Amino acid sequence: MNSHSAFDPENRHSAYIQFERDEWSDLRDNVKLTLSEDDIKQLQGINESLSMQEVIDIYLPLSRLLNLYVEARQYRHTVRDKFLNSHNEKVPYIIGIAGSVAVGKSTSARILQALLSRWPEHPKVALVTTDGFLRPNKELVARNLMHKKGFPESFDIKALIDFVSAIKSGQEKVTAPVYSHLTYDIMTNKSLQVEQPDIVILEGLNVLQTAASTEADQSHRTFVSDFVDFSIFVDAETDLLKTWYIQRFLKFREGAFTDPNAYFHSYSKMSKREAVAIASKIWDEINGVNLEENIRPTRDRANLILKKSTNHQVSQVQLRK
Ligand SMILES: Nc1ncnc2c1ncn2[C@@H]1O[C@H](COP(=O)(O)OP(=O)(O)O)[C@@H](O)[C@H]1O
Ligand SMILES: CC(C)(COP(=O)(O)O)[C@@H](O)C(=O)NCCC(=O)O
Repeated sequence: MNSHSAFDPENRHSAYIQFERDEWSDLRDNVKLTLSEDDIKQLQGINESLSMQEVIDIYLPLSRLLNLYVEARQYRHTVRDKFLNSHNEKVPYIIGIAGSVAVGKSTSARILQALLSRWPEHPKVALVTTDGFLRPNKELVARNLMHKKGFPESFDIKALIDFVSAIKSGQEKVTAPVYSHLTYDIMTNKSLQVEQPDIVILEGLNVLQTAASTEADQSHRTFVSDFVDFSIFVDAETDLLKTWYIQRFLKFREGAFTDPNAYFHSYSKMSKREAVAIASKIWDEINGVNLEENIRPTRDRANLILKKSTNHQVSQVQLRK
């Protein structure tokens, strides 16, 4: 069996084992991992620009690793129950996905949801995004925080922690609010029910954050990540992130923003140049600042880091030792 170069003495001070893209993708050869026609159809439905080679090289090995972690946790619980001579209800395994706005958290989360559901041991995989715990616009306006959407103080972090702790205490049905990118606000007529799935993928900017978001929160010392079993940080160079943000904005401008109910409907009537200038300004003043101040500093708390390069291709994977 090959030992990985990351175990070389010169890498011993790093908290992570580092894999270049081809080293990581070689890991899928350890077990036969393939995609069926149906899988491919489902994955292409997630995102038309998603390359199947990317799924095969990066996300299939990752789903195998996660499957092993979930199995190990299930086994640990069996051991605990044997020791306590008790039987406890199953508790979902929580996978957290953090990273900048527009890095591809929600796309990665949906790919992993599709791939993990294929493993025979845990077919039910729920997906939750922490956007749902943003304070409604009315409240953000009252607190003068509309220009700080996505910053720690724009979230109702206590409600988010209550939500994840309810899942982890085995509660049968847990409800989360839902955010709409179309109305740019929390939906008043929709919520998400989580009913004891085997795995919950929790995706959001703030999954690994530990700072108290308001003064009132200073006293609580519980973090979302305390309830997360395995965390992933998706990273890329800032220039690329800005480009991906602008590209997504332009895609929205041609699609969702054309809906008269869209918060940014007026942007659909602007020239492409004007739209690029606005997206660039929103990035520079809000999302870029949030990345540097609040999101990237949480990267090194993750169990696994996916480093993306051009075209959303993962160039490097780091796995905590
Ligand atoms: N693996 C990928 N391949 C191609 N495009 C991607 C990939 N991941 C994300 N994207 C694109 O990048 C943009 C941001 O992705 P998204 O998942 O919405 O990010 P986030 O949830 O982090 O804000 C979207 O336009 C999406 O289509
Ligand atoms: C709602 C968000 C904070 C969530 O981020 P995402 O799910 O896109 O990663 C973000 O999309 C956002 O609206 N940021 C505020 C500035 C803006 O882009 O309009």
